[in-house]
Amino acid sequence: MRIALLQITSSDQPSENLTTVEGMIRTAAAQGAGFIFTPEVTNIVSMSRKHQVSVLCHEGDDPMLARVRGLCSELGVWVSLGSLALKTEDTDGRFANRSFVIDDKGEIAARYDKIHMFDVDVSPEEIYRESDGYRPGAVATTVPTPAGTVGLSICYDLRFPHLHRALAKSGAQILTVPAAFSPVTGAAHWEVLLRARAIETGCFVVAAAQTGRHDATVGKSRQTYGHSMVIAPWGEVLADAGTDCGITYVDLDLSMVDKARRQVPALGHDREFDGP
Ligand SMILES: O=C(O)CNC(=O)[C@H](CS)NC(=O)CCC(=O)C(=O)O
Repeated sequence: MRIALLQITSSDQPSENLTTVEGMIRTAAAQGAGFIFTPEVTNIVSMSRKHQVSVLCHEGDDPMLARVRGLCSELGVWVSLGSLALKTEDTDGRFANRSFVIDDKGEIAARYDKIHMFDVDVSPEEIYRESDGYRPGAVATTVPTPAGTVGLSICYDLRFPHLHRALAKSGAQILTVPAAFSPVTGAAHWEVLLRARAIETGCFVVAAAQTGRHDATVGKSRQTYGHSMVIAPWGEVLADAGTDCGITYVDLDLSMVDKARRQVPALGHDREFDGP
């Protein structure tokens, strides 16, 4: 199955991002992609909670979700919407950072709320408190698709290997890691962590990323690392999108999953132990 990763620089205007993503999905489908992956917070990159409150929607009336569902059925493609920032019914007013897998009939095959929140001081000038704005999820999710069984994670989840191991043990053959990584941690950790998750689990890792400078109409602007990647189950980097916006295509051969796991069957070698 040919997959496509969309690398974009989402702005703080959801309608602009919808136009961009629709055009790229149409192009990817025309180029033969059967499964198209978008980054974390495809609908908005914004550091302003006030602005987010004014432009974001609930899942039931989000224009990007509705439009992408329509495109899936029109074009006969599957889409992993890496995530959308969405309003929830929570009384504390926090958003969900929610990933969707949409099938080729436009139905929602899976949804996943990011579990691990990026509450990190990357440097004194670069401080993130994701859990101030977003409510963490608590349910890991896999879903069968024509490309293979997909296990969902988002961005900072990448740093928690037990999540990906649990997804693989429940049948995942492809791990999705849509991201909006910081440039500093991206340069130091992104590729090695993606490759480690692939090697540990014998899964393909498909990581569509936000890239570049996200100029803000409200509040502070932000930069992301880019380098959307596809990693093979043996750990090779099959594609690295660099830092430009664009579409990256890879043909996935699912037999590589079985081959890697036969060569090193560590995924089946877990043992109970006491301590430390
Ligand atoms: O804030 C939003 O609107 C959406 N969420 C994100 O972009 C999140 C929290 S700031 N980014 C990450 O998790 C980056 C992780 C990372 O860079 C690392 O693990 O090093």
